[in-house]
Amino acid sequence: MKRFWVAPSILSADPLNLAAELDRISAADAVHVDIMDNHFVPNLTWGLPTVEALARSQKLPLDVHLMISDQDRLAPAYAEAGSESVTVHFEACQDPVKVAREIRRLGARPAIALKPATPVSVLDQILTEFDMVLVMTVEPGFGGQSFMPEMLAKVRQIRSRLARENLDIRLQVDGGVKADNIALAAEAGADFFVAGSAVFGSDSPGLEISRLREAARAHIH
Ligand SMILES: O=C(CO)[C@H](O)[C@H](O)COP(=O)(O)O
Repeated sequence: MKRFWVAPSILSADPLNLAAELDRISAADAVHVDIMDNHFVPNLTWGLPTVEALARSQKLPLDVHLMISDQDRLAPAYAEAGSESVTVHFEACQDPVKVAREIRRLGARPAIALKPATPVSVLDQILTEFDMVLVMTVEPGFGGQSFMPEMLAKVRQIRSRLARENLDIRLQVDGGVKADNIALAAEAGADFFVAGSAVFGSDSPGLEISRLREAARAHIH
């Protein structure tokens, strides 16, 4: 059966109780960690020491999403810190292929993210260097925004190329993902879903994770 991954974004967790918040999402497939620098996006979160501490302290794979400037220089350290995957933004890399190879050499899976205004065509020559593509379904920077349905066309476009070329690359969506729109993203071809406010805003994050997975599967008849 086709597998869907659900990764709660700890951007929506209580920052003063991160350890307890992680205990509430043990049913997840990964933990999504948004690294923001108040420069590439207008918000500030964590850095390398937090990712190292997360890698040491809990078992779920770390899906690290870099929303920082100068990613060519800064991304490799996040691979070394124990991340399972490191997602770089196309818009913040001078040489995405070089940075992907460096992330892989250091033991993590390289992934590439596209902001809403960035066309899929930027991936033409570089897609096969990555293990995952992230289609942002909100403008990066903040949790709790509304899902942009117009991004589904990008998901479809990428999924059809992956199918045509038989590429084993995950397709992630991030931003405004909820139980009532996740099936649309899955139908368009996404198989990896980041959800922040939907999971941490719930009284039962574990149940919400199952609900999201079930809703994603619902498009398969
Ligand atoms: O990358 C992000 C914002 O830039 C977050 O991961 C994302 O917004 C998740 O939060 P929510 O599910 O509440 O939209």
